[in-house]
Amino acid sequence: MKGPGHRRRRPSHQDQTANWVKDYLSSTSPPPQVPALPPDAASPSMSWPCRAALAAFLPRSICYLPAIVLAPPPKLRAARFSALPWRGPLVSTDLSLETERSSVRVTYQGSPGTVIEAMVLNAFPNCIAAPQKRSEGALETVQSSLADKAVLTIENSSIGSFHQSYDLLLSHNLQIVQEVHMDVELCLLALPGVQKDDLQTIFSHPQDLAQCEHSLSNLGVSKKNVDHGAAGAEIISKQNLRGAGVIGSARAAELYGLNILECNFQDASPNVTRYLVLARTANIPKEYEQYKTSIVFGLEEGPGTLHKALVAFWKRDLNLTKIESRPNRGKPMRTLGTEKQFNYIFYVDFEASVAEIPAQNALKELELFRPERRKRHRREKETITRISQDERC
Ligand SMILES: O=C(O)C(=O)C[C@]1(C(=O)O)C=C[C@@H](O)C=C1
Repeated sequence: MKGPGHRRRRPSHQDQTANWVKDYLSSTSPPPQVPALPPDAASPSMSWPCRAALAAFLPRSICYLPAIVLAPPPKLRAARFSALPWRGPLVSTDLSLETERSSVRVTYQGSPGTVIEAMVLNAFPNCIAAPQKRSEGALETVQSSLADKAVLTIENSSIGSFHQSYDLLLSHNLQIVQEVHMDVELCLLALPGVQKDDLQTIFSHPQDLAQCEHSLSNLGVSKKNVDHGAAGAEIISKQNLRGAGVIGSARAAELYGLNILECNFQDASPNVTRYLVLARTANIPKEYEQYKTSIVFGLEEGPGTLHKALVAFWKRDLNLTKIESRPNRGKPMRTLGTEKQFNYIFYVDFEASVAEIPAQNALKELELFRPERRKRHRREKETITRISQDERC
């Protein structure tokens, strides 16, 4: 999804000026002119029409900017956007992101022995881990200031997007501040003495089961969804289920007294899961670092509207890394003539900070920066809430 002449780092106006100073000092010739600012390469203005808070940038992580409730412009209906600095994906052996106070409280859907717990403890080695039964609970805990960060599982290299997490991103007023990639090794676990041939049912998180689809069909077993692998391990252990196995981490086997029947049981390797870290506030990354930005918008009906939206990035050489479409839950259907059609919102990630003028201009082209429209959007949301409450009465 790279535009023409894709660049990883474009020299900023400051860089150009620095070069000019260097050239001037090392030569006897008259100074050249400071390069003029092209419209899409100007120094960033920090007068943001958004609720962004400046904070320390965490190196070697991927950080999103504050999620902002945005406007529904005439052609492009925006919900909110966020941005993240991109320093390359992290792997499980390279996860130390902890640069804040050591008692940072990190919450996630999980329990001891889950894969996500391993990711959290690697990424935030000194954190207070606060597992929750559901991701919604984790987000609410951060929203209400009972925790500092929530972790959401967003995508896996084998099975794709975690749609529920995409939907959750819009349900809370939190900012995506980091992204972590972890190569996940899933194991087949069972009670001591149980062989593969004894297994009739396998418990796990639906996404873990999906990552082992092929291996499981070879075993000829039925699948049972539970909250996560560790929950399955606990059930098997407590209920002494000798006909059941679980897909989970080696740590879950250790915690619940199970044997590892097979390591690397997932169908594909590497099997990388992408996690997002959310907080109440986030940084505006500096310009021209390798950041990522995520936006989400809806489109009016018409030929080529998605194309036009994406061209705004292509024109500015902003590399798109991900597009995801989800049902527009506020208005899942729309009428076109006499026909009812599905109505979508689009999540787009691109490699740039919103502190960069090209990114700002691309977003302006999408008509995202209009405070009066933001207000209108909020009112619309309130109306929808009221209607559904009335309907329940
Ligand atoms: O089953 C577990 O242990 C989990 O933590 C579930 C979990 C996750 O990280 O959310 C684990 C890895 C998969 O890629 C998807 C789901």
